[in-house]
Amino acid sequence: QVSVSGSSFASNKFDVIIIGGGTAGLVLANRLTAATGKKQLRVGVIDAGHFNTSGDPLIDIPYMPNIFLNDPTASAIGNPAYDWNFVSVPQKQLNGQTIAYPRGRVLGGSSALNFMAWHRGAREEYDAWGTALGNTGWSFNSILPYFERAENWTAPTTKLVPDADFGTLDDLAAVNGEGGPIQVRYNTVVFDPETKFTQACETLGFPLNNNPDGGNPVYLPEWGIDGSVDIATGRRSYAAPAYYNAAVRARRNLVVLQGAIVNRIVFDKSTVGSKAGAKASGIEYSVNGQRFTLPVGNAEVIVSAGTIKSPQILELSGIGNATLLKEFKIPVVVNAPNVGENLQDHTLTLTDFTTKTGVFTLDELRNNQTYLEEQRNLYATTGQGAFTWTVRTSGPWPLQTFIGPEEYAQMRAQLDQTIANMTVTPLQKAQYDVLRTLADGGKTGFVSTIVLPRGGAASTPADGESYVSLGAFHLHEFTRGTIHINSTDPSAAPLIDPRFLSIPWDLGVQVNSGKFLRTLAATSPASDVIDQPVTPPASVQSDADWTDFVRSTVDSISHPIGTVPMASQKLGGVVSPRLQVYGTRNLRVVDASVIPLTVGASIQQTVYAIAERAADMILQDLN
Ligand SMILES: Cc1cc2nc3c(=O)[nH]c(=O)nc-3n(C[C@H](O)[C@H](O)[C@H](O)COP(=O)(O)OP(=O)(O)OC[C@H]3O[C@@H](n4cnc5c(N)ncnc54)[C@H](O)[C@@H]3O)c2cc1C
Repeated sequence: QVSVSGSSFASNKFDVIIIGGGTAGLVLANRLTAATGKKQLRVGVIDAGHFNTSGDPLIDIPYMPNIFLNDPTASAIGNPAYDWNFVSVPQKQLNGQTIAYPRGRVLGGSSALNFMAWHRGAREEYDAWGTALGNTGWSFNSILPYFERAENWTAPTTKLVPDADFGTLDDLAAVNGEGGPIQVRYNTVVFDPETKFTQACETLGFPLNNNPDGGNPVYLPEWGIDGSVDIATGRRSYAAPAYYNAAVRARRNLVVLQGAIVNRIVFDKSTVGSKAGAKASGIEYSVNGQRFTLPVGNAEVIVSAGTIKSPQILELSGIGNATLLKEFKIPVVVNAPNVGENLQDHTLTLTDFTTKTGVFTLDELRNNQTYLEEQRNLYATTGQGAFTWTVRTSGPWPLQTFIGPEEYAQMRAQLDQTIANMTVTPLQKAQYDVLRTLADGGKTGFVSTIVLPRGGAASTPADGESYVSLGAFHLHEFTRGTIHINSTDPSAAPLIDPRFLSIPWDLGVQVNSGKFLRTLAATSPASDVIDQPVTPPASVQSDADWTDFVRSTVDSISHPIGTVPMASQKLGGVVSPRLQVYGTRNLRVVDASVIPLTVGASIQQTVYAIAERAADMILQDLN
């Protein structure tokens, strides 16, 4: 059932109520309504956004819909009809700049807005969730079947490196899935800089990785990374059309309410503090300013509103730090001090270089009308070509590959001292022990590089010029940020304070990785295509220059996680390994906010896998 009103939705009796029909929320909606257990579950989903079932060019066209549509303003990101448009509080350690946090406000959530990079972290990163953070049963091996369940993987048909051996695809194929809802493929267009930078990795003495999806993603992958794009249509593949397709929309046991904001979860007062846990008894939501309450009855409630909104909904409902809740006169249901704490992200430094004359890049779409028309026509008729491009040349590097032993030792000593002088929570302590061990081991990626065969990432591209933009994202920051309510008004954005680079180690990693981008660009054969650095200019050389540049330009790559951490209660976890909110009896959180310690990869694949696994757990528990 698709079209329901706020009042008719409130008259339903559900077995499961999902708050947020985003990336994770729609996976749950699909799997829970498909399953035939003892009884068929009735599921209700509430989302603030909408879904155009016949498609939407702003979401569907993978690369630069504005150029394709010849409309400079055509973008889902930054557009309030698609994007919550969150912004951080001013960051004093970053010269007062704010950080933009786009988040999908449509069915499919942020999977409708993201850059479609599709990859996984390292085995040891997922294993740490179980071994160090008290999440029994969570490991790379236990999540691997769920990575596979979410995807329908198409093997690469183009080589990034001309002498790549196609025989090695067997290993990669063995850990990728067939028949899942998300269509995943590799670009069919290859630009020269993508090949040259991949080869530069070999020149530096590091092997190309022929199976980054098997638990060891370090260095650049031979085939590049894949992207969540449907190879048959050339359209983005994301949670809404994939998990909420026509067949799912026709299910009578699934009701989705669109355009509704959940204000809070109401609890049965008599159950608060009880041994069995507090019982969610109602969901209060608004549609066009009109309030409704959906009685929960015996249903299970699942919050899937994402890293920014899930902690806000919990706090408004009385689950959070009791001191903060009392400040806002919110009755305390569960004192959970880590709600809204533990914010982690991947920080990003971007640089631009001009290319040598004759190097062919995506900038041709701006500079060459004939190429643009040809590609527009190709995409419109076949769903192929430059408008399907997604990031392909990307991979994580251990710190020791670009920080010398002496500097590394100094940075580590300073890090130990910083931590010794901080008040760290038990959760942080456990995380910091993991991160220091992984960093010192020298086998886990701590910085990912990305190669964009086009300009405009760090500066405004000049007409007629062609560029390569290189980015470095810091995968394992020690800094922890926060997201908390600043008002009891559910429509007010929470205060987002990522505190990027507050810990000197994080600044050091980001500075060194920026410098490493220059090294990569100067390494043969990448140096064959690169002309001059533009941003930062060649005059930026010293550590002090780089520090200034990094501080004034550092950004988020939009991978915030961790604000409702899954961890043991002893460590201060908010949800259990079965994703149940401690101290409650019928409430779970399933989305990126539960990831307790981030992984060294873009995170959508991990979010899909967590939700796939959560669906299995919920079915086991309810049947
Ligand atoms: C610009 C951008 C680029 C990214 N690029 C990549 C990439 O290339 N590769 C990658 O792996 N990851 C990428 N990511 C990250 C990835 O997309 C997200 O981590 C993931 O989609 C988060 O899923 P989620 O289920 O936690 O939240 P979301 O998908 O954001 O879902 C939350 C849902 O809850 C709804 N909601 C929230 N609050 C309420 C409320 N009060 N009432 C009703 N509904 C509510 C929202 O409307 C939304 O639909 C990117 C993200 C962004 C924003």
